[in-house]
Amino acid sequence: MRLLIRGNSQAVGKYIAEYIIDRINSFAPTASRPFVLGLPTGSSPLEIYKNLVEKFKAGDISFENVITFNMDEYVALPRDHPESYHTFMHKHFFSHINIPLKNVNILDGNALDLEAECIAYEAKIKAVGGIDLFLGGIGTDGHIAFNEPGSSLVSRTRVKTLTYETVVANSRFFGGNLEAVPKCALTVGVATILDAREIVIIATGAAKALAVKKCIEDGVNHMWTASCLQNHPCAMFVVDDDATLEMQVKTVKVGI
Ligand SMILES: N[C@@H]1[C@@H](O)[C@H](O)[C@@H](COP(=O)(O)O)O[C@@H]1O
Repeated sequence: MRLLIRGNSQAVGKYIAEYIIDRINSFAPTASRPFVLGLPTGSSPLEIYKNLVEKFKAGDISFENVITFNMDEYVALPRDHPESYHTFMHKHFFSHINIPLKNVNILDGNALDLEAECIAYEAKIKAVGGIDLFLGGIGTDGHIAFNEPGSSLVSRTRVKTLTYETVVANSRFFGGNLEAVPKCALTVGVATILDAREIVIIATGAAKALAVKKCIEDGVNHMWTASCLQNHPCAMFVVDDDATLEMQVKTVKVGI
């Protein structure tokens, strides 16, 4: 697993956006051989989406032959709610680029049969040949997607109850009102993420420092689910200086 450290969140966003563009362009996707990209929501990827949109507008990248799968979605939040992940993705990314809507996949948290929805999502990922690059954020408790502490490391797409810590963290998007935050979500599993050919995780800010330390310096652990990346052949954390605050200086500092 690689660890890349940049000075601040803007530099992290720029680096990852350029990395994704490079990956897509060198893959040279076509309609019959699309590039499959896994995507997160949250505040961490905002800078990346901003950079990707700018690069699209500058003509540096096309998303015409890119298929996306989002990591997660709240259960029972109306699709057009301002805080649904459907709304987030269209507002910050999809409505500004040339991705065909048929290529966009986001779990339906209002499906009548949630379990069937999750099974179908896994099948759809498999049908397009798997995910080439899964981009993810990380929770303050080390969760990846909505794989909360204690999630099985072989988990697949499923319904997940959110922990109190996640509900509190996400209440900032709901006017600080804990009651308004959905308590359940649909999420890809840890194993779904590990199936991707490549994984890139963003972690910025001091609030993520403990999670970064636990997931990189400690062992693989179901209580810090992003630690699963240690078992992946092509995984990378891209973090800013603040996110390294809990790490061992003597191993983080690069030799002269
Ligand atoms: N399900 C999402 C995760 O995918 C995301 O990584 C995490 C961190 O979000 P942020 O980037 O806003 O800190 O929040 C939510 O729980």
